[in-house]
Amino acid sequence: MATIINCLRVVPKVTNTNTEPFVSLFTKRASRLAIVASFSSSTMSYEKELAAANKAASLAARLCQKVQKELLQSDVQSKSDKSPVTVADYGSQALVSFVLENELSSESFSLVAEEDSGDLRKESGQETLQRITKLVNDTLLSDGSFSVSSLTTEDVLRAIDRGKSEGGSHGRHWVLDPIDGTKGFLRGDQYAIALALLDEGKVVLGVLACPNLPLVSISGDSQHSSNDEVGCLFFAKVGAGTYMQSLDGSLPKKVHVSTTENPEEASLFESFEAAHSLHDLSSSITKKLGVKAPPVRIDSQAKYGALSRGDGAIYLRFPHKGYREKIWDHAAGCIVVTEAGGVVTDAAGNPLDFSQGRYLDLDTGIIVTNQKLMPSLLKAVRESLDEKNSSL
Ligand SMILES: Nc1ncnc2c1ncn2[C@@H]1O[C@H](COP(=O)(O)O)[C@@H](OP(=O)(O)O)[C@H]1O
Ligand SMILES: [Mg+2]
Ligand SMILES: [Mg+2]
Ligand SMILES: [Mg+2]
Repeated sequence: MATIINCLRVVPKVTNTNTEPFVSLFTKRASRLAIVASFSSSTMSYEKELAAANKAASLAARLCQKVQKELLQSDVQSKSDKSPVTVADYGSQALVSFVLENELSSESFSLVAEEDSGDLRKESGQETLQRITKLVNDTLLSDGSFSVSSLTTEDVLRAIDRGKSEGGSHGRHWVLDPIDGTKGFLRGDQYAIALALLDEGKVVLGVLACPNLPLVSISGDSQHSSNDEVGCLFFAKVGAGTYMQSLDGSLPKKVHVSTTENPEEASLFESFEAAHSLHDLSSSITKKLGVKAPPVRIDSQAKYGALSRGDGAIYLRFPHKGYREKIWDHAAGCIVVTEAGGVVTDAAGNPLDFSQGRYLDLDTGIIVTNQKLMPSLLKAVRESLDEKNSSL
């Protein structure tokens, strides 16, 4: 902002005594500066929020990496919907909630997050709660920038339960998936810490920490080995593009989705878990489109991250009938891809609406690709869905 104010003080040097060109020159210059100022103010806002989000997600990634390396059987529980949750899911949520509130100290802090402390408040959850509290404190201590000496178990429960907000279309709401792809995390595969900020119902920033994602491309035809360096941090801010850096803190690099318009060159990302997405349906869609490569199946929003840097060109997600998508499974990924030049819609081609509370209200599935492939992809989706429905 300081540079802009200084610029506005510069008076144009005009030697001509005729005032008209002076006025028009000045007006032109002033309006140009006004455009710069308004662009800069829209892209410069959320700067502090983005820095806090990057710090929170990176610290949470550190906690998750530690747990994944030495996972104990007692670290894993089953939730009431039978899905898995681990000490790392809870620890990551407590840590992100604590760091955001600590860094931003605004009076209205709202967080929509996946986990809650219900099971940890039971007698049977006490040992797990102690372990989570130690993990959170050890991670905060390893960072060294927090003045608190240590969090109590009660502080940890409170931080987790900050995530109970219902979100909505007014004001600001943070959206967190503390570990997206818990099943991948348990297998030792891909997972992500996904954090986004909604402002008046729109996603304005998003961060994806992907501790196991190689820094180099994971596209089907690229050479990679188990020695590849892993750990990526993607971040995007509305109007400012998407960047990737290593979780160890390399310089951020701007990334862009694949620009291919040839489906034969495009490859597909989809869920590793067949229970999360209909693999047969995406295979029928990509066949219609003319995609040659076999699908790349990986867990979590690491798919959005990989797509944002052009590793593949398409992500399809068609859950089984009756499943309702949650906003934390897509908010961060969605802005990471759109700011990198991609498009994210439902099966009817509508943009995703994050303003309706904790769930996404959408038509059938989620489709992600670049601007050029979207029309033919949507056509293939429509045809395949019609065929599927008429065979029922
Ligand atoms: N039956 C189902 N259909 C679609 N998605 C499901 C599902 N059951 C769970 N999920 C969601 O799929 C997410 C993982 O996505 P992916 O398959 O791309 O790795 C899970 O996130 P969590 O691991 O955070 O619970 C969960 O929210
Ligand atoms: Mg889960
Ligand atoms: Mg998830
Ligand atoms: Mg999760």
